[in-house]
Formats: sequence, C-alpha cells, structure tokens
Amino acid sequence: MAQGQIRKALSGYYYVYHEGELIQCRGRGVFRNRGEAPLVGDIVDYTKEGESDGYIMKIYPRFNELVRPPIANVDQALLVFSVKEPDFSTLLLDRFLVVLESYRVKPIICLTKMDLLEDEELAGLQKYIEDYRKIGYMVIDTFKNDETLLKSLHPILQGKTSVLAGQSGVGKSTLLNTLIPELQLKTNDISQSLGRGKHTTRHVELIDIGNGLLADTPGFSSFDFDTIEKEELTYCFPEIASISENCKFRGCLHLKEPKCAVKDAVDQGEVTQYRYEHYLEFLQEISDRKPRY
Ligand SMILES: Nc1nc2c(ncn2[C@@H]2O[C@H](COP(=O)(O)OP(=O)(O)OP(=O)(O)O)[C@@H](O)[C@H]2O)c(=O)[nH]1
Ligand SMILES: [Zn+2]
Repeated sequence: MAQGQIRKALSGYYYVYHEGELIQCRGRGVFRNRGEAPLVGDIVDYTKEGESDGYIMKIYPRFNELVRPPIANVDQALLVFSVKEPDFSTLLLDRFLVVLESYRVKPIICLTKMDLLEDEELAGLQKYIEDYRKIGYMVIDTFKNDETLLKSLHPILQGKTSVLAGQSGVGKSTLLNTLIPELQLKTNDISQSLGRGKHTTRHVELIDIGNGLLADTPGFSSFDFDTIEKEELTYCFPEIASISENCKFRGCLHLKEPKCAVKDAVDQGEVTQYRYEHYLEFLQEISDRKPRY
C-alpha cells in the first residue's frame, strides 16, 4: 500500500500521482456503497496491481471540497476580476470573496484589463485596492500581454493547489493559457468568431506547473449562498470576523443588537461602509432563502 494524490479523473479511472508517476486506479466498490466518491485532489492509499494499475483503498479526510470544479483540498483561488468590461464592482467582488471564504479557499484578487482604464478611473480604483489590501487580501493587477505576470504569480502559486475563479469574460481562459501554455483554451475572441460555445465538457485535472498545482478548469462562475448560514456570514468577512469578538452578544449578527463592536467599527471607518452594507444585503438574502428539506 502506498499514498498518493488523485490528479485526474477520466472514464471511471483515477490517476494517482506518486513519486513522479501516474498510476491508473479504480475506486473500490465499497466507496460507491457508502456514497463516497474519490475526487481529484484527494490524498489516497492505493495498492498496485501490475505495472501501472491499481485500486484506491482509502480516501483521507478532506480540507475542503469544491463542487465546480469538483476538486478536494484546494488551498487558494485566483479570483479573476476585470476592472472594465465587465466593470469593477465591489458588490460582486464581495460576493465571490464570501463564497470562497465559506469554502475555506484563500482568495487572491487578480485584477485584469488594467490597460482599459483611463487615468482618473485608475485613481478611483486605487482606493478600493487599498481597502482590500488593508483587510489582508492580496491584490495583484495585470493587463493585456503582461510579460511580468508569470514572475509575479510564481511565488504565489508555490507549493499550493490553486483554482481560477471569476465571472464570464473577465479573462480566466486568457490567464490559464498564460499559466499552462499547453492548454490552448479558446478565449472569447476566438469562440465568438467560430460561433459556438467554447467550454466543451472536459474532465478536471490538476496540472503540475512546476512549483504548484493548478486546476485546468475555472470554477465558481455561477454561485450563490446556498450552503452559507446566517451565523457563518460574519466569518466570511475577515475584518468583521475579528472585530466581532468584541460584540457584547455571542452570535451577534451586527444588525440592531446593543454594544455591537462591528457597528461601532463602521461608524469609526475601520470597516468600510460598503463592505458592511454588502454584509447586510447578503444576510437578508440568506434570511429570505426558502428552507431546504
Ligand atoms: N484589454 C484586455 N483584454 C483582455 C485582458 N484579459 C483578457 N482580455 C480579453 O477579454 C475577453 C474575455 O477573455 P477570456 O479569457 O475569454 O475570459 P473568461 O473569463 O475565460 O470568460 P468565460 O470563458 O466566458 O468565463 C477576451 O476578448 C480577451 O482577449 C486584459 O488584461 N486586457
Ligand atoms: Zn455585532
């Protein structure tokens, strides 16, 4: 028995990486009976049968588990966000950040299309960049044909399992192509001229990009708060989470409760008004959600 990591799933086989080789494995029937399915990213025990075949015997507990793309044990997401076309929006950015936080995936904000900004627009954006950096988020920016991008991303991807996230048209495929040139994903310009959809169904794979692993399929492009509970939302806003320790009431939702440290922090400008408003908006959305049975 040896331990390895599933790097690819294809046609009922799992490709387990161990010391430089990929072993083509099948899951044991017992997983199916338990309703467990191995996922790309899983750390597993396997036994070898023959030269390069084997069986997965055990799946180790997961740190997290994404649905789209279906990958386990993801450290971080490059949250691709364009500053124009589609336009920058803190509401949408916060929405993505909250979903990533709820999955315990560390967001790295990657602003694209900086080349499309006029000088005065850039000055306006700079304030937001500072706000998010102050919260503790890493913010990097890039533009068309940015030749320094790989170099700046290198230390960020080092030793981590990463995915790309972001809404349609922000430049995810463009970025993936830069990071994994062999992929040759069709970007929007090409697919539109061909007049057909570009994301053909493909199996997700973790690609070894030299210093880390990167999912070859972007995720989180359609999202909601389906799995987030009201009490959890505080912890999806890091600056609100740390301040909330000083709220008088445990489980304070920072609405109308007395002696709420978060509301005080908003009044004093330590938490930005817009982040707090987004928090309230998301809280309302969760409250309005129909109960699931
Ligand atoms: N000016 C400029 N255009 C960019 C930049 N990055 C990407 N684009 C363009 O933006 C368009 C959308 O890029 P894609 O990479 O296809 O975006 P995507 O996020 O993969 O889109 P979906 O596949 O729909 O989710 C393409 O026309 C790209 O050439 C950039 O930094 N600057
Ligand atoms: Zn509070």
